[in-house]
Amino acid sequence: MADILQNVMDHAVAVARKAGEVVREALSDDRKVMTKSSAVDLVTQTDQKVEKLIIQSVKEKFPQHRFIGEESVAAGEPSILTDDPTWIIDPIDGTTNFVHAFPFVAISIGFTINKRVEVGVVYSCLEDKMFTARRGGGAFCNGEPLQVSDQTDVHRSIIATEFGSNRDPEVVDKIFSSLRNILSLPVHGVRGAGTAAVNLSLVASGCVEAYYEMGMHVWDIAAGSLLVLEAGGIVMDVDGGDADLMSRRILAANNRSVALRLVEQIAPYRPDRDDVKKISGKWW
Ligand SMILES: O=P(O)(O)O[C@H]1[C@H](O)[C@@H](O)[C@H](O)[C@@H](O)[C@@H]1O
Ligand SMILES: [Mg+2]
Ligand SMILES: [Mg+2]
Repeated sequence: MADILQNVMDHAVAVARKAGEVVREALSDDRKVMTKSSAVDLVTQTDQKVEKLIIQSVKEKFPQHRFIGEESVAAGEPSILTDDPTWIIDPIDGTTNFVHAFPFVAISIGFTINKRVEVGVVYSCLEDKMFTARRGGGAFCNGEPLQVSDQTDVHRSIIATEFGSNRDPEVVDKIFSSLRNILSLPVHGVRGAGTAAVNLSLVASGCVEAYYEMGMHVWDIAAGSLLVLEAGGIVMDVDGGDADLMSRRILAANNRSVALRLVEQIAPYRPDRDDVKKISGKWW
């Protein structure tokens, strides 16, 4: 098992670096923008090209492994996590940033066995930061070990979150209600990098104390959640319950005391799960 995981890690890092080159080059081209679940859920040909590149390269090396890839799911592939070795891929996390050349864009690759993330790679390709984690083996950025912040007081914390791409009025109300509660605690600040994977790497690096979001997907958080755990942090549901990769809800924090103060402030809602088939033949 150990050797397999090292091979997986090495391959994930190599292919993420290659994907990052493609993304950086595409920044100077015209970016044709299409939409998916809403008018603000963006996708480009580069997202699709990079996902194909990653899956093709992994298939050659690990023909038995399964995939859950953001753009494959958008094209109708199922989004079901099984016990089999599975690569969970977000080819461009931060597509809106990419479209606007806002400088935080990541390639996120998580690898699960028995539904548990064993390897996580987040390549923040415009910063050239390669974040890596193996379960039980620590978290690293460009080879340097990561450690979450030791702050226990939420009032002295920075909290990261995102607005997502769901503009239903009830969802927007919940987002603002959580924000108002958290800002009024008060906290030192609220931030959002525009990519879940980078937000999680910021928690792992100790630059922000916590990140929470509802509505993102498994490919946004699979790799980054392992970075946080391996840097000494915790990952849970926004209501304080157990984390569930497919629930589309996450609260990742440096420690339990900060996390539980946030649980009290977050107005939760339940997006449709990633593994629930809503419309026959379509996995949304
Ligand atoms: O750029 P994406 O891969 O689509 O991921 C985004 C997601 O779409 C958005 O809803 C979240 O708020 C962001 O945190 C994701 O990273
Ligand atoms: Mg994403
Ligand atoms: Mg994406």
